[in-house]
Amino acid sequence: MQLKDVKSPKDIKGCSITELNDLATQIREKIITQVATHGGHLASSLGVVELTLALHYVFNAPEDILVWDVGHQAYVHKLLTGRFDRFETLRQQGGLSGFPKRSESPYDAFGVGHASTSISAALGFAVARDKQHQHNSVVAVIGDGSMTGGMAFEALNNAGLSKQNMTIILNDNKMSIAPNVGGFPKYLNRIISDPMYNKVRSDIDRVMAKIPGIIGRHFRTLIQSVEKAVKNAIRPGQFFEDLGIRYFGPIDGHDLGELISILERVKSIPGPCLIQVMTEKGRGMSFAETNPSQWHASVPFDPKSGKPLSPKSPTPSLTSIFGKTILELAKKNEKIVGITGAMPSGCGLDIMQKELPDRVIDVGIAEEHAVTFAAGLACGGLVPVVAIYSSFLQRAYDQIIHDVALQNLHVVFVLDRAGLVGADGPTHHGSLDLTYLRSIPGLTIMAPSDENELRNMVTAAIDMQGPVAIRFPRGSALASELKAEVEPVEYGKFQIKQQGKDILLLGVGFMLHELEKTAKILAEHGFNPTLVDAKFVKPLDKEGYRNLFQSHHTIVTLENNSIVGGFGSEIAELLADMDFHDKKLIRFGLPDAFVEHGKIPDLYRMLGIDGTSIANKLLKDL
Ligand SMILES: Cc1ncc(C[n+]2csc(CCOP(=O)(O)OP(=O)(O)O)c2C)c(N)n1
Ligand SMILES: CC(=O)[C@@H](O)[C@H](O)COP(=O)(O)O
Ligand SMILES: [Mg+2]
Repeated sequence: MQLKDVKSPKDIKGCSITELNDLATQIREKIITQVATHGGHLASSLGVVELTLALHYVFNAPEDILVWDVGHQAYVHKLLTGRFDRFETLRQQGGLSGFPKRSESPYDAFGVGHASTSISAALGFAVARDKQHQHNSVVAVIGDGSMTGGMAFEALNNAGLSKQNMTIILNDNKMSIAPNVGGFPKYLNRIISDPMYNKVRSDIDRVMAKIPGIIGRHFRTLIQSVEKAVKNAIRPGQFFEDLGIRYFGPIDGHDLGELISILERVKSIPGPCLIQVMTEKGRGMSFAETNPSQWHASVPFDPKSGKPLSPKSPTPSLTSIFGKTILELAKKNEKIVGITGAMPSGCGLDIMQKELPDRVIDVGIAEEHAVTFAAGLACGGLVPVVAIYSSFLQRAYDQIIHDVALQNLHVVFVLDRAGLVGADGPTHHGSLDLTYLRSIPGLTIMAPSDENELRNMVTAAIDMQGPVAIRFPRGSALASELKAEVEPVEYGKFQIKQQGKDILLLGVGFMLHELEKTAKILAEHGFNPTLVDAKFVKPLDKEGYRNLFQSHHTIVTLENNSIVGGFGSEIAELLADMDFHDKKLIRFGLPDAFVEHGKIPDLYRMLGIDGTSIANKLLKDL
């Protein structure tokens, strides 16, 4: 069977194991070619090819519900559910999403992008099914990394008690993006590698085989119950069993025969069941098998050599500027501790981790815990620096408020990927952090407009008091070299970049550079704009802003954050509070809508927030 002829999962139902294995090869080739051409997540999908085939072979989606955790491993699922023809549009503007998405396909039962949600959502599906007397199956597929998230445990706790029929596939490849961390992954590993377990079980089988057939019925029943009790006592997955979830496994996740047979068996077992499926991240591509972390996601590459197709950016990433800065600071101040939620390289703390391994703590995919843990560290006298992507920090909102800000603890939050992130799309755009942080009393919020400011702000934040957040976008530095010296940051102060008198252009963070273009175009049309780098979103230098408002008739704000409740709103509040009712305020930012995936400059143009579009709008309006 040809992969291109698979229009729906029904088309694979009659396949033999040999044909399914042949499809597995075609799927791997298709995914590798796609990611080599356009970039995307790679190693996780390569690891679940057989598992996904087996799931679609045994279950009848979309009536049966498949819920993927994170969804970065769902490329195989997309290929088998009628999206082969559009697969080449993956992660490009207007094309398929890189994650399951309800609006994209009826086979995408639940939208994802963030980790550890699948068991909760699947349990919801199961309860809704039972309340409506339906009989479909519900399956959650969760990785070992995502199982380190608190929500997954909350859901297991609930599922074990509620006794709903559902299957949880624990896709265990011993990897998060980096190697998985913590006691629970160790426990899972013990299940599969404990020689004691395997030895005792085979010893029992050997002894049982030797018992002569002529012994009495009662004696045989007695021996059999002792055998059961002993086997149960050393049963793997006892943790799940104790919660009320039947455990099966470990299963070889690349053996289609074994996978299909266990799924068929478990499908008819009542109550919640969990199958631990062992897979290899990156399976079928040698580079990815050897280095699954590096190939978790990839830029376009040459499939033969594994080398990136386009040259590396000539300037360092902002992430690495943060990473190097915090390493230098940590060397001088032994109280500094870095905290990451399973993303040491994504957030730049890997740089510090290499030199000061004891000073960086990877807590797993556990952003809520990361923040409260940092609060504890701060109470204990350390200076925690919590580096988390803007969109992942959303789930730790109450922890920031209740555990950190309310107690005025000195925790430094470093929010990478603030603003639009590009191909990952709406689940990952950091479009709300100014909105959700700005209302928290006592929190300082800074946004650097270049890499030097980023270094200055991280340095200054260590010596500030109370909670501090620094947000910056996904991207590279403007220049290849940093300035020689770190410069002080004047607390709460903006910086005038260009003094004018009619139009006041207020830019937050790297968006300042779009306003630079706007200022140039406006000047060409006879205006005399003032350009300001806001630097601080909280607190604001109110008197400084009053002076600026007084000398300009039009005020323009630009931010890489939702227009709702962000910096522009803050300026509107200030104008109202100061009774500047005669000023024209025009706010630019992300719309009050979820922005789809695409290249960042294209998205800016589409949203009218690039420098030229802003200038054109202003020229029309003024
Ligand atoms: C809340 C949240 N934090 C962090 C991430 C970033 N992230 C995406 S995939 C991943 C690793 C997931 O590991 P696992 O579930 O084992 O899947 P695998 O990649 O091994 O297939 C991480 C940390 C995320 N998507 N959501
Ligand atoms: C699936 C996921 O959440 C991560 O892999 C994320 O896509 C990483 O994004 P960056 O490429 O911006 O690090
Ligand atoms: Mg994993």
